[in-house]
Amino acid sequence: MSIQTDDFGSIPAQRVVSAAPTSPNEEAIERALRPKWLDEYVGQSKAREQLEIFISAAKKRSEALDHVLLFGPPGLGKTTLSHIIAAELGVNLRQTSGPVLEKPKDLAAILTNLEKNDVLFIDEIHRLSPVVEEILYPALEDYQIDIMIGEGPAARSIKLDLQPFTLVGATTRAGMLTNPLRDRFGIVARLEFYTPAELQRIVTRSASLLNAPMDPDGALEIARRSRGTPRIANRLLRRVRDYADVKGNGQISKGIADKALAMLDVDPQGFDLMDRKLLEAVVHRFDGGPVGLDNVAAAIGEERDTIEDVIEPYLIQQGFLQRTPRGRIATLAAFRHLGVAPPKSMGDLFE
Ligand SMILES: Nc1ncnc2c1ncn2[C@@H]1O[C@H](COP(=O)(O)OP(=O)(O)OP(=O)(O)O)[C@@H](O)[C@H]1O
Ligand SMILES: [Mg+2]
Repeated sequence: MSIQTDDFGSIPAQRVVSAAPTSPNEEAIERALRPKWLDEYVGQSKAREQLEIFISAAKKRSEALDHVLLFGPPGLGKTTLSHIIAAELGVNLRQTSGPVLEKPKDLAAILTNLEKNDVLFIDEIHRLSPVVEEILYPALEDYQIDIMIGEGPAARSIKLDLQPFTLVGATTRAGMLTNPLRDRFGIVARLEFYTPAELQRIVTRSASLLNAPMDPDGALEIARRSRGTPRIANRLLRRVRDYADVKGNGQISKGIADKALAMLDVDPQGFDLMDRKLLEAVVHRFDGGPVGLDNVAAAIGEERDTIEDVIEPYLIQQGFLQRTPRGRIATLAAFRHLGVAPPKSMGDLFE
């Protein structure tokens, strides 16, 4: 058989609309679909516009671009954008991540190897250890680091000059950054969920790179059900393509997309089993809330972090859930979506 099934076999165990890459195979495909230049990068017009101007200015003056902080939920294009920034600047990209940099010397080694105006990309920058963060401050401000030479009484600290460079930091949680670190970023871009029309463009581009014939309506159907997230859109595209190859003639039409997505348990709103499980828990077990995060986590058997970073942002953005100081509250839309009569008080409130 020549049909490409990716990680098709693991569907029941794995969240189809999980925003994180689900396998090394998927990461390779993602790299292939990743736009390389700013003008191929769909959506995020605010971030793109800012970067366009600041990148041209930096290039014109042959200076390093100001440090950039990218934040937003997983799969919206932070890593992609960091690669694009380096490509547009015409410099090297060095890539690492907060948890990988255990010791100050790990970061010092990377920093001292940077060439003029290079981009250093630190993913999950909110997970930098405090001692590592400490040596980053003077590096960001004055392109200098203090390192300790020798041990015991003979130990002394020396200053090393670095080449000017740009730090691009990415995080799903801007709120977890320390203030001194956040203050050192000159450019802060918040990535937003994509509209169906934007995702339709992304899926259409990906389909043509994958040589998968697709109708515009088929693309829109996949786009509408991708939780506003390009990574999910590209994944659903591959699954729908498999379905079209096996059950149809390969053409991705709206009808085929519909059927494939229903089979994958992605509902017309783009919610998957986890989303529905969360909404159902809040609605049925906690009468619509308010309910604390820990109780929700226990009820659906998910990590707090996953709920906060991955599941909730889209439900909140779509107006199905609210985060309040007293806890999570399901909105009228959530009750309607689940076909449950809202409590009377809520009806009064909303209608
Ligand atoms: N603006 C965009 N236009 C086209 N494709 C995009 C865009 N943003 C992201 N993608 C696609 O989505 C995939 C996931 O994006 P990326 O890996 O950059 O997300 P991320 O924000 O870094 O996620 P994480 O938080 O998990 O690290 C990319 O491989 C790329 O194909
Ligand atoms: Mg990333």
